[in-house]
Amino acid sequence: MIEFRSESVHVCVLGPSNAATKELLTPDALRFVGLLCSQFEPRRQALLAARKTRAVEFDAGEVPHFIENSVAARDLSWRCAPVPEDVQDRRVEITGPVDRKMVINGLNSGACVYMADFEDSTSPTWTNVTEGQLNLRDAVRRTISFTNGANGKVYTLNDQIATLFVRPRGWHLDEAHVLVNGKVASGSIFDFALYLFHNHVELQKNGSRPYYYLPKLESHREAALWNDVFVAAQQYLGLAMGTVRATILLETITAAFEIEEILYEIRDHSLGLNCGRWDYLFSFIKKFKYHGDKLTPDRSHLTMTTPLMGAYVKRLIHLCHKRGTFAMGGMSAAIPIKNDEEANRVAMGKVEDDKLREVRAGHDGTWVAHPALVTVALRVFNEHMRTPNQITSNPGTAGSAVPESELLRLPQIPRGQAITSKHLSHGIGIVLAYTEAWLRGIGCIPLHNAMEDAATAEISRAQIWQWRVQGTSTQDDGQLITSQRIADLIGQEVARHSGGKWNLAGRLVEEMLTKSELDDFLTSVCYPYIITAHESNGTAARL
Ligand SMILES: CC(=O)SCCNC(=O)CCNC(=O)[C@H](O)C(C)(C)COP(=O)(O)OP(=O)(O)OC[C@H]1O[C@@H](n2cnc3c(N)ncnc32)[C@H](O)[C@@H]1OP(=O)(O)O
Ligand SMILES: O=CC(=O)O
Ligand SMILES: [Mg+2]
Repeated sequence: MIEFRSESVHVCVLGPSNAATKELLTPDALRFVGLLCSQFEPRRQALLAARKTRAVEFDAGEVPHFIENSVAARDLSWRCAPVPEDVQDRRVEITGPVDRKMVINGLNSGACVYMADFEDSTSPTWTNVTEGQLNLRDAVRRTISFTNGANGKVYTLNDQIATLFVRPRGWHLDEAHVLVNGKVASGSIFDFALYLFHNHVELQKNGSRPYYYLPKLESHREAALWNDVFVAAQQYLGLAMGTVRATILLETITAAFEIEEILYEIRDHSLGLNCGRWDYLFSFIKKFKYHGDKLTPDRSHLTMTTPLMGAYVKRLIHLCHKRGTFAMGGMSAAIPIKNDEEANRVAMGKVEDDKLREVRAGHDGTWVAHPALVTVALRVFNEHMRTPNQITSNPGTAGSAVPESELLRLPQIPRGQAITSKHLSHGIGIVLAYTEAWLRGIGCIPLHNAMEDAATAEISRAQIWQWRVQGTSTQDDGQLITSQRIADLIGQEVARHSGGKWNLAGRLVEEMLTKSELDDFLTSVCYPYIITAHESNGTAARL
């Protein structure tokens, strides 16, 4: 077992050792991770508890409100930190899990940025998170290579590559394979600190910086926590203040009511905000799960042209540009459809429409999930954004007066089409397939010609739960959505598969969809099943 002990901190690595842990979990690196974890753990826990308190208020019928008279909104003089030269132009960003081939393909994809993701698209097995860090270390040094054992194809980096951003796990996720002073470490700090520790010198030598994306924040206090982690980390490593930069994913409904306050807290390290549309929808359903007037139609109706999503986009663009920083667009979940040219043409056309809407609204760049979409998105942004970004050229005035009510307004769907038996079985199929893959260590899957990850699958999970608890019937056949009906559909789907983790996934999904409480996160429920421990004889075992 790897261990680091000093007077102030004791770090104990329970995860099995592998090539990555041997290289990266050095005493100095563990000391850094341990000090940050121990310093900020009480605040992390307090903020997670605050989420729960707030959830009780929402459960009782409350809705969020803009913060009255905050310094952040009152003071018109402040701006976010100036944009560094190497990230002035972020018009197309590709995202993906941290495995070796993906990292190389993402960096070579022709996009401006590759966001290496420890969150929505990674199942945080010990192997994934530690090898992911090794892959990033090698990518930063440009020594990364990969040979595909199946076909012998060799992967190396092109001369021209995307700028690397890293998305650590959200505040709610633990790293159970590491104990700091006897307590489980924060997954966020583990991912953030290891990447920073091993790469800040090399990144700066190459004219870049440690760039991050920060997921799933629910309030400006959570942004302040990240800011303070950055300050402490920079002080410890002797880095100038503001060396670390981060784009926050604005992907919870509560955060949308605190946009300026969030930017203000992190202004010296800010690289703007991104519309994390999928988690945003998940958060909307979760926070208002008991509100009768916010029963959500199937997720296929919750598009970017709905009132709530349009209002969110407009408000975000206006406030980011007002404060001199990026307003990034979001992910269209479509991926190329192989072997059906016509269907692929239609799907790519939808992606193009989505990107066109984004650039016209004033976004400074956008996300794609697959290398084949880079050229589609680039074409749209190149044609409609002739400057590196629109921060100063487009004030997004349409978003200056978005009322609270608009952020909460669901679309009106014609009776009979909002929630159908097809939607129900399709949604169950998504949650099951995603959970099954996640339990096998795969955090993002292609399904029905779209990518499904922890954010998209959560929309289905939360809304099926909501439909059941609010006593909804499917509108095509008038049948009530009951626990028994859900269990039957799960049973039928599981029976169609053998092997893998289908039985376990079936059990966990049934529990999640039929219990009285809505679990906060699918990934937290499933995490205990992917934890491995180091036995004294050196082999890995489930904890
Ligand atoms: C809501 C959110 O949080 S969005 C952000 C999180 N989600 C993501 O990042 C999604 C990332 N996308 C993916 O993981 C993948 O595209 C999937 C799982 C959806 C589909 O993957 P695959 O089935 O492997 O796609 P496909 O077979 O078409 O891939 C073709 C090639 O592109 C590569 N590729 C596919 N997606 C990516 C990506 N996002 N980044 C880098 N390379 C990629 C594949 O590795 C493959 O490479 P190869 O030809 O050298 O073998
Ligand atoms: O992380 C992105 C999202 O849409 O969720
Ligand atoms: Mg997300």
